[in-house]
Amino acid sequence: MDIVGIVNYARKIKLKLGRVFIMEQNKIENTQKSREKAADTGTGIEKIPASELNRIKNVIAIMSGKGGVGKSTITGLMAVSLQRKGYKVGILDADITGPSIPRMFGVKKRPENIEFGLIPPESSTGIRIMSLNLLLDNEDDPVIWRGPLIASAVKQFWTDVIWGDLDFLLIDLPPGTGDAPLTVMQSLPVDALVIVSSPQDLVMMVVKKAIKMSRIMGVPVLGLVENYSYLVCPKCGEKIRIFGESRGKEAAEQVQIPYLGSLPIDYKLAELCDRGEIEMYDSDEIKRIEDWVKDLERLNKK
Ligand SMILES: Nc1ncnc2c1ncn2[C@@H]1O[C@H](COP(=O)(O)OP(=O)(O)OP(=O)(O)O)[C@@H](O)[C@H]1O
Repeated sequence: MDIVGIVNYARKIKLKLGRVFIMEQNKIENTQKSREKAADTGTGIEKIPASELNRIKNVIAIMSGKGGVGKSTITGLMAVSLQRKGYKVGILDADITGPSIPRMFGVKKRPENIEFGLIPPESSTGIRIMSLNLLLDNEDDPVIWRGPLIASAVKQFWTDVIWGDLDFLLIDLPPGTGDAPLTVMQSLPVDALVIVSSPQDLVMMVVKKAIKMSRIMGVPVLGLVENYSYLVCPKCGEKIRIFGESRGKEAAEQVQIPYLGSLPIDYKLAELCDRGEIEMYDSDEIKRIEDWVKDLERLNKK
């Protein structure tokens, strides 16, 4: 072996030693965090530690009682807002059978498979995204899986994905209180839930179900967001309440959770989502989302 070979070999060993050391450190921290979380929740259910290569400060899951209320859009907007404020953000798309996050961000690249796990692709502004859709040959291939397989995919997105250092990992849950939300709340160290509803929902019943589930699982609720609250008439600026009067604030008060705010129906937002350009969305509404983010920041104690 010549000198270059020796130097390279030494470099490799050093790198490997450094990496092993960091991994060991993270493993201890992640296991500790999982145990503390189990103790905090009082459920005694120990959470699965993240991959040793990950340091994730806050895990926020976004939930809705009913499909189509805009939960994925709200997840996307929250990620955009946090990223704009300088945080490192990732989105775990746990909506296994109806994933829409990659399309909204225009991300098509497959995750890179390396020795230690999967590296998630990044959006144009650097949001790390992991979704089952990115692993399919065609984005319109259906995923026809039963509950246990879905639960196992969600867990692997936590254990086998190299998220690296993140301030916030946002988890887009499928609607309802089925297998995937249960797996996430039971197995992942979720710090808080955001519940999304819309005015036409049977708001109280649906919100109460989601809150009851979170209480049973010992996961705190950050607050309620109402989507599709109104439409601003482009001619006169009047707020038209297409789905009836907003009931989000009242519902949140009744179940004693914070009301984070409302979002209007905005065709520009829908267009950008369809084009994979949600990161270009900029309007008064995004400022309101920054206020919700302030609430999230209260959780960012580390
Ligand atoms: N405030 C809004 N203004 C305009 N369009 C919106 C708004 N919120 C969501 N949409 C659009 O409504 C559709 C459904 O939204 P989204 O996929 O976020 O719902 P979801 O609750 O996550 O659905 P699912 O139940 O399938 O998970 C999308 O096309 C999205 O672009």
